[in-house]
Amino acid sequence: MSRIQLFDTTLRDGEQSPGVNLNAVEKLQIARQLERLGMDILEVGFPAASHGDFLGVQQIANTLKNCSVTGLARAKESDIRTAYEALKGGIDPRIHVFIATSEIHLKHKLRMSRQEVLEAVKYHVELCRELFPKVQFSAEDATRTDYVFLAQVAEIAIQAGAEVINIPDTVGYTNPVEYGRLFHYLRQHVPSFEKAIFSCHCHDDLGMAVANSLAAIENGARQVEGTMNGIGERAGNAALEEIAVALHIRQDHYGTPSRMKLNEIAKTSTLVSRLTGMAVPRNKAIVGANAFAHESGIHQDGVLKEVTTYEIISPELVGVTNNSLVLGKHSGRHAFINRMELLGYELDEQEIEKTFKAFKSLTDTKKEITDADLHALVAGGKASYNQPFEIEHVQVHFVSNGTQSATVRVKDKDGNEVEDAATGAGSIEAVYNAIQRILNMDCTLVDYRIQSITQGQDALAQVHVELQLDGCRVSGYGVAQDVLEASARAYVHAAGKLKEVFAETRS
Ligand SMILES: CC(=O)SCCNC(=O)CCNC(=O)[C@H](O)C(C)(C)COP(=O)(O)OP(=O)(O)OC[C@H]1O[C@@H](n2cnc3c(N)ncnc32)[C@H](O)[C@@H]1OP(=O)(O)O
Ligand SMILES: CC(C)C(=O)C(=O)O
Ligand SMILES: [Mg+2]
Repeated sequence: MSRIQLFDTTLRDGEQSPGVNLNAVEKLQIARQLERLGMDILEVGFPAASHGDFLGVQQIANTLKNCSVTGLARAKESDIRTAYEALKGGIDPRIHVFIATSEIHLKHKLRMSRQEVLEAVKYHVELCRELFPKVQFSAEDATRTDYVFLAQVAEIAIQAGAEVINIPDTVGYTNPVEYGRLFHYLRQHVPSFEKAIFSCHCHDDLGMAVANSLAAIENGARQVEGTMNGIGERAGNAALEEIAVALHIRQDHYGTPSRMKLNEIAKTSTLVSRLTGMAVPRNKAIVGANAFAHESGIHQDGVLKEVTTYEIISPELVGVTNNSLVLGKHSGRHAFINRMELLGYELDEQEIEKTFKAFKSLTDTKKEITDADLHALVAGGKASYNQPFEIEHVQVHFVSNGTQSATVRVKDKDGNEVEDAATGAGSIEAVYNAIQRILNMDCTLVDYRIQSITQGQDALAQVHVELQLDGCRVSGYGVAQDVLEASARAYVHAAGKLKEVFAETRS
């Protein structure tokens, strides 16, 4: 049986999650890891959406060498030409062009007749084919589309040169039996079905995205689309790591392997969660903190006697290591580098130095450093490389039921330090007011999220903020053992990005 193609849209549909806003450096960092994970195709943005998205897509397309990079475009000439400019430098450029096909979308959104949609599909897919060696066409809202019309659209798109036909469940409306039947129907009613790869793309509004995707695979889909950790518009997309592990564990049933390097999953999941600020629920399949934890006595007894009694997936399979070498205060560089290598990181000298320093300072206050802490240090460290500003010092004076005050010292890239103090209704507000005074920026805090990385009193805190200034919205990320310090780091990270955006606009 042929291998299923993995189409990852973490950096396009995933980035459409409310509150997620990645800059070009973060997108490239995630894209590189997704490539390492073994994705076949990465959809990394919508080049016509903004200049920033265009540059992000272009940079990734020009950098990655082991997977195909694609970008989304409407059935609109200018979107397609813009996507071409962004993607043309890639090793295997492809375009993903779409138009809605359901009556609801035709009548209320596009205000087009079926005939007009058919003509638009033919015209735009042919245009795409002139520019790109590979064309993917999507019939948006396919699962609420009349089957006969959908088959007609798919046939026209294939005749016009599309190699991949995607049948998205855009609003997460379908169920496994129905979605499976839809693929079965298309197989019988699209004359050129075998000439194309049919793809599934599911959303999780009714909690069935992964089940629906697997049903499509059982009924002829040869490409599956989704995101890491299932992030995405509204309730999210199908979680690709869940699908890949299901295909592996239940090979007996599906018989369709994927190229995903399963032992890279934990690291990828952590990176995506840290940089997007989308926390992974503890009970989430495969990548949740509790996915391999056994709490009850009967289960623990069973696992101690024979692990397969209650464990169908071994943690090692998905890159959750179970190391006997404990890292702590007395560990040296060798043990640290060894663990980093075991976790699959390829860090350069500068990264090792910086992460090792952060690790050592963490050991002053935290007894045992877990793999989750190390993932966070690397993600946090990478977020801070080449950052225009860094927090040097934070001091807070707390008064119960009173005004709080904070003194903060910030260092810029050239080593210049500036210190200032401010007050606020709460400690974090006081810290943020002090940073605003130092950077002379009057930005608005539009989102603040805090999460503990591991359990226990000495767990690392990770803070994710979003700042807005003159219509520009950016996110920032900070990790520290202390909540106030993590909050300050996240704020200067975001504020630094804003400074860069405005410096670029002025130049
Ligand atoms: C299911 C999905 O995930 S689809 C992808 C969703 N992602 C995004 O929308 C993120 C990027 N989007 C954007 O930045 C903006 O929406 C842009 C740049 C694409 C367009 O912005 P604007 O020109 O201001 O249009 P706006 O977003 O308000 O409306 C969309 C327009 O595109 C039309 N449209 C929507 N889908 C398509 C399509 N596939 N093909 C052709 N036209 C389309 C709509 O009918 C509407 O047209 P109208 O202005 O004639 O009424
Ligand atoms: C653009 C398409 C493929 C999409 O994301 C959807 O329909 O959900
Ligand atoms: Mg989608």
